[in-house]
Parts: sequence; C-alpha cells; structure tokens
Amino acid sequence: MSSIPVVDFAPFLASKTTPNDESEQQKQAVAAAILDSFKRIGFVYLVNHGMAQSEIDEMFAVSKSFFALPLETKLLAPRPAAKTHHRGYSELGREKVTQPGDTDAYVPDTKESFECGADNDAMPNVWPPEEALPGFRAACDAFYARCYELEQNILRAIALGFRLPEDYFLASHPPQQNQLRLLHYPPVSQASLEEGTARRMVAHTDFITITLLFQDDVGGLEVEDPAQPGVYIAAQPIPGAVIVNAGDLLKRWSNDVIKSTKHRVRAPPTAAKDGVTPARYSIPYFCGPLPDTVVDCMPGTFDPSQLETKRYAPITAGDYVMHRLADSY
Ligand SMILES: O=C(O)CCC(=O)C(=O)O
Ligand SMILES: [Fe+2]
Repeated sequence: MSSIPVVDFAPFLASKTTPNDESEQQKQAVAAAILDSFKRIGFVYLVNHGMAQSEIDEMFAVSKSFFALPLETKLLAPRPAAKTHHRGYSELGREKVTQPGDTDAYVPDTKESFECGADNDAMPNVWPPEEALPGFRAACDAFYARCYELEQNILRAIALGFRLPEDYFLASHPPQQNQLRLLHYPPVSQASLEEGTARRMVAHTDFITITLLFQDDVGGLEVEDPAQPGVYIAAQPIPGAVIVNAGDLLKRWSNDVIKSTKHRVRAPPTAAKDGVTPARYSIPYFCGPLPDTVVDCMPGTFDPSQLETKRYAPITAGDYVMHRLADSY
C-alpha cells in the first residue's frame, strides 16, 4: 500500500538566508523529495513550512466563528448564482436526515463553505458586512497572503525538482488567481457516513496547479492509492503539517509525470459520540495560473527529438478550465 510522504521543508527555506553549496544541495534534496511524492501519489505532507501553527489555529478559530453565525447572517454573503463565481457563502446539501434515537437532532447538511480570493473584475469577493463578524475579512486576507508566500516556495521547489529555473512557475501564478475556501462539515450520523446515505465530500481531483490543505484534528480525508485504484488510504491529520496536492492542470503540464489523485472525505476515525461524528473543519487554498498562460508540457518531461512523447497539445489555462467545466456540467 502506498503512503503519503512527509517532507521537512525547513532546509528549503533556510537556503535563502544561508546560500552556500551545502545549503543548495539540501534545497535540491527537498525539491526532489516533493517531486518524488508528486510522481508517486500526487500528495505530500510538508512540515516546517514557515507558517506558524498559531496562525493556522487562528484561522480555524475565525472559520468556526463564521460558521457559528446564524444562517441568515451567513446568507448576507451569498455565493453568486453563476457556477464559475467561486465566492461567498454556500449552504450545500439541504437534505436533512432524521437520526433514530436522537429526538431533537437531525443529520444536517453535509458541508457548508465560504470562498474568497483576491478581488478581480471577473470574480469580485462577496463579504458579509463587517459588523456581522468584525475582523473576518482582514483575517481571511491575511491568511490568503501567507498561503501565497508558501505557494511560491512550493512552486520554486517543483521547478527545481525538474531542474528548471526556480522561477519557472512564478510569473504565471500571481496572487490574484487563487481561492481560499473555508469548509465546515457539521456533525452527522456515523452510520449514514459509513453507509453512504450522507457524504462529506465525494471523490474528486482538484482542477488546477496545486492545493494547500489545512485540516483540523478530526480526520476523514482519504486519498486513492495509485497502486490500487478504488482503494483509499487515510490522510490523517499531522500536527503542524500542511497537505499539498497536485491538480489536473499540473498533471497535464508535467506530461503526466505528476499525478493528480482522487481524494474524498468520509467518516472520520475519531470516535463518534452517541453515533454522531464530530464536526470537521478544513481550509483548502487553490493555486492556479493566469488564464492566458500557455500550458505546454514542461522541458524534461518529454523527448524533444520525439515530439510524440508529448501527450498533450499546448492549451491556455483559461481554455483548459472552460473545457473542464463543460465536461462536468
Ligand atoms: O475537506 C477536505 O479535507 C478536502 C477538501 C477538498 O478536497 C476540496 O475542497 O477540494
Ligand atoms: Fe480537493
């Protein structure tokens, strides 16, 4: 059975402050380890990634405060009707299943979310009024900026792993393409999750370049084992670690050298209380390129003297996303 490797990112970050031959070698070793994980399973845990646990905990606390607001307050920042406008609050899965033996409780929605990103004309943010949750917007913006710093370092590492210039992906990945998603999976009956009558998140691959995924200590995230399709392995929470996974666009960009692996959220291993699983919170941060970026198999992933070893024609990131959306709807 495959497993998701844990990579210590500290030597990569340290080489910036003490550049010398030894630190460069260590940096290259970290880059190689990340790329190797991406080749094998498409996922990696990074520890010592430069974001303090306290700032991550703080963002989870802010997320909990948001989801604890009354529904009508959250709906003051409604997700726009256009499917491609990923901003604001979504109340999903309105299905409410009664839970036997639990008189006043019901199994509520499988998940609710709040999405934001850098503001641009194509996708303006949708914020709740400041007085609904003072500091919410500032906290999201600050966390977004910190994630962007980490993203840039990871993109540097991927490029170095391929022995490409460190800045290979940077110009095409400015901060205004990204999206921060706060997710809340409310308590739900363990049995319904196990039987599949309720779902937290169905199996899917992510769309674009990479995702940084922060999760609380509840668990339930599972990743398909590339060696055994259909078999899922637990991506259990590791304190201090961020999960990084490659998306479909990076798979294509790398001529399928990198895997974009299916993942889902199922019943957590955490003991259910009276048959009800605890709430779970997670925070993915999706990173993608500018729409006009030409995504062509990167050097080193095909044989230049045999262009048929390139599995894909060049495509702009914008066209790619449009095709993907057309496929899914
Ligand atoms: O909640 C999680 O841990 C997974 C979230 C996820 O895969 C996604 O939003 O794409
Ligand atoms: Fe995902």
